[in-house]
Amino acid sequence: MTAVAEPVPASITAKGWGWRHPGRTRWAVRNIDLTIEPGQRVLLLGASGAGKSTLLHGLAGVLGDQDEGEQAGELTIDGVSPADSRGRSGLVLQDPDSQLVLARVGDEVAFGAENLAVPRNEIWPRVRQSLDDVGLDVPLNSSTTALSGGQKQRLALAAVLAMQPGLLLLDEPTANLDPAGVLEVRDAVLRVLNRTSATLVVVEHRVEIWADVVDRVVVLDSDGGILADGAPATVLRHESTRARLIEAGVWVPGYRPETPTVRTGSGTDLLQASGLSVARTKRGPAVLSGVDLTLRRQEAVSVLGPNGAGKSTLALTLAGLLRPRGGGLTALEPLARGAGATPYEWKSADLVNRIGTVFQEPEHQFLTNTVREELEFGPRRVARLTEEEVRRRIDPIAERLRLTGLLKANPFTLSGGERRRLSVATMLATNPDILILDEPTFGQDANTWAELVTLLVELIHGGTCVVSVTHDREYTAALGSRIAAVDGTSATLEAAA
Ligand SMILES: Nc1ncnc2c1ncn2[C@@H]1O[C@H](COP(=O)(O)OP(=O)(O)OP(=O)(O)O)[C@@H](O)[C@H]1O
Ligand SMILES: Nc1ncnc2c1ncn2[C@@H]1O[C@H](COP(=O)(O)OP(=O)(O)OP(=O)(O)O)[C@@H](O)[C@H]1O
Repeated sequence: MTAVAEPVPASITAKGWGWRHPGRTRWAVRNIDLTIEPGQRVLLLGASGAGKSTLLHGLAGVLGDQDEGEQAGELTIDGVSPADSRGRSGLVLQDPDSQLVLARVGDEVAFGAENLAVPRNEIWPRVRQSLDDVGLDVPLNSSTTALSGGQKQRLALAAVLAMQPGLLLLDEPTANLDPAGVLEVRDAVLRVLNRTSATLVVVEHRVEIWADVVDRVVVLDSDGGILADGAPATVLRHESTRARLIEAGVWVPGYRPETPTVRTGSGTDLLQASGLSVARTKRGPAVLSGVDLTLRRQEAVSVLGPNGAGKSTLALTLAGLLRPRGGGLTALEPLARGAGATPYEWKSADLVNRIGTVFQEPEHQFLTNTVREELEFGPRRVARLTEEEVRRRIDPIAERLRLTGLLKANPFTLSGGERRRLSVATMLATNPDILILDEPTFGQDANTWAELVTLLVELIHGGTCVVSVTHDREYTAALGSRIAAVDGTSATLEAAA
């Protein structure tokens, strides 16, 4: 069994380090020279696909052997290879779903500490403290699979905090959280760091969350090497570096990318919810009831609200994927087109070009082995297009969402941001009347964010109704969205953002 991990801060050294994933000609990250002192708090930035997660995985010692990829240079933690110092670091993955392994919340948090042979009488107090720190207030015997996305993110963090690692590695730990949750979780991390003095490397696109509480910002260059490195004020506010960071897509505080002005119309009604109640499971409780909402052509609706309030459940019901618990959900004629008035009863072939959905976890949706096939799947299904027509439809979408260089890649090997863009791109390629997106801007850098918003504005102008579950207020405003505010009992419509 591994020895108990003492909460002693770890140091990091990289010398000309790089990693190339199997099956890729391009290095995910390379030419990294970096020394991080024990106890330093570092914010790691860079464009989507620049190699941030790869570096974190390298530090956590989970990249695998040479046959699982190619390494250049050297990477060490306290002078030892990361694989030999695994108990020293704790990694919270970008996608919390892939991190959670046990059925019950309490066991999940205890698991890592148990593996590190923490004495039994210490484990449960640590479990409670960690859950308390991250603000996850559910019974210890709750089912891990019945948590909402944001709740899972808190749980994954609590499980790592309970291990009291000397090096805390966080990959976009607040990306699924509501605004209050973002600060709560950040402060939880800080409390733990203050207690343990652990070293921190955190990856996050939304710079302002961490800029004031880290000692140092390191920006990876997509072409290899480090674009900028220094104190936050120097790196983020200095004119010369600012311009380079903006060009690289970093969300520099105070800078917002430009997107076209949206003209939402008072378009034709497509789908009408009246007194709708929604539930996640057949027998479980209704999550929301009394929802009145009409979706129309040429407009955007954003579903906002705290974690666990029922946003995804409402979205999946509107999408025809969950059976309404009660009340009415009626597809009107311009949408139904002979398929009947009840989306839940439609065949998937009817759904595909009427209501397209992008799930919160895009990988649950991938069906094929390459990015190209994934993009071609919908258009081929909807209409009998020739090879040439399919290509003409998907090539510009791939180009604009920066997927062109990845057309041959396996969807499951993409970076978090790339995966999300692919799942949105597949729906854009099918061009449904209603497009339902769960957290579409999650994990995007400023350039890919702006490209995504621009594409959606064009779709709205073309008549599509875009419904988004989101915590991203700028996105909501950029699409001129009407707001459906969800609070755990019902949804209330507010005026456009
Ligand atoms: N398991 C893998 N196999 C093959 N290629 C991979 C794998 N994981 C990542 N890559 C590729 O390596 C590059 C860097 O990915 P990485 O996840 O490190 O980027 P990132 O900076 O964290 O991006 P994001 O901000 O989008 O999460 C990407 O082009 C990605 O497609
Ligand atoms: N598969 C499931 N089985 C049972 N209950 C679930 C399931 N998924 C979610 N729930 C519960 O349903 C409620 C609503 O969850 P939902 O995912 O709709 O919330 P949300 O507002 O989208 O949250 P988030 O912002 O965290 O993604 C939560 O209380 C959650 O615990």
